[in-house]
Amino acid sequence: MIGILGAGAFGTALAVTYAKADVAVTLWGRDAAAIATARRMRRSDRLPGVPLPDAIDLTADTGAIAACDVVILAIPMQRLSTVLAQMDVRPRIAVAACKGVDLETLRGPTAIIADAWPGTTPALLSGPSFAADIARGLPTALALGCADETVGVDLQRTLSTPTLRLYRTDDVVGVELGGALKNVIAIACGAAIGAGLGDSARAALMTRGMAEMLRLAPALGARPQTLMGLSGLGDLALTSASPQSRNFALGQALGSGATPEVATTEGAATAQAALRLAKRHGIDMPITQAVAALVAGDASVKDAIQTLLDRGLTAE
Ligand SMILES: NC(=O)C1=CN([C@@H]2O[C@H](COP(=O)(O)OP(=O)(O)OC[C@H]3O[C@@H](n4cnc5c(N)ncnc54)[C@H](O)[C@@H]3O)[C@@H](O)[C@H]2O)C=CC1
Ligand SMILES: O=C(CO)COP(=O)(O)O
Repeated sequence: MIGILGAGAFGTALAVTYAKADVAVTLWGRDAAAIATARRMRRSDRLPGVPLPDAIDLTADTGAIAACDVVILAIPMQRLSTVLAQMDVRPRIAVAACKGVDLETLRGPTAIIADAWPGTTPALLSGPSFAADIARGLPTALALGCADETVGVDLQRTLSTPTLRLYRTDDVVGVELGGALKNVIAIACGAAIGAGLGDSARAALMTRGMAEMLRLAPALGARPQTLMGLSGLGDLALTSASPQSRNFALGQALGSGATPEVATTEGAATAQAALRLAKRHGIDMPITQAVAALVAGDASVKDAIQTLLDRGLTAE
């Protein structure tokens, strides 16, 4: 049985896809009242317009999750360590679906899982996939990172469905950083579009942003080709060009001077975390630096763009 911790947009979407594929799934949310309503109405306000199949066991009881062999963690990255510390469950396998770098420890989700739940095998799911697309049964492909090959092969089979196709890799750090860093670049791309700088500027930010990802991630142990896969380039292509992305939408609001909506925007904290990692490793990440300053309110989009354009000319 698959357990999903976190009944937000992504956790709910995954629960829908597994239920439709006849896989037994338990979806846990911390808000007991919201879960009771969702159970009764077979609807979730986190995923409007998507009926919740009866086969999803909706619960606010952690005991139901304790019975699950595989638990997917679909909660915001900056909450992960707290949630793991609070949860009295120790599944055999925990699969993080969160995209980001923990601001306090500068570590990714699998290291946080390994620390909090030492007997559990950590894995990671990441790639281009809007929750709404997965829930509607549209075709999606994701990277599954797992350092243990035997567990990885088994998980790939368990977590793939007829519409959700998983590609396996043991490069966990690469999958983590691809998913985390693309959100930072998506904010930059959104800001460029919001400020009316045009699609050419956006394409330049995407490409030079990818160059930053390819400098930092290998310094932290990732394989460059992983960054060119679903969790890096694939997800960057999706989120840096779609207002459906909350990170892109945050950038767009900042760029146009609008008030950003309150939403899970992982790239904001990850920009700060990535910048600290870049400094530690002596790596130049000017776009990440601009995004960190922008979200912290330390620079306007105009200043950020000017700083990027004023840099000395360099080789590609
Ligand atoms: N929405 C999407 O299309 C996708 C999201 N993701 C990733 O999945 C993760 C979760 O995102 P969403 O589900 O979209 O966000 P969301 O904002 O829709 O839901 C987050 C959920 O986490 C729960 N949560 C927050 N703090 C908690 C705590 N301390 N204890 C227990 N539960 C807590 C909230 O109650 C909420 O149900 C993020 O890292 C995101 O990057 C990955 C792929 C696609
Ligand atoms: O990661 C995502 C799609 O792959 C979702 O993007 P946002 O978190 O920016 O909405």
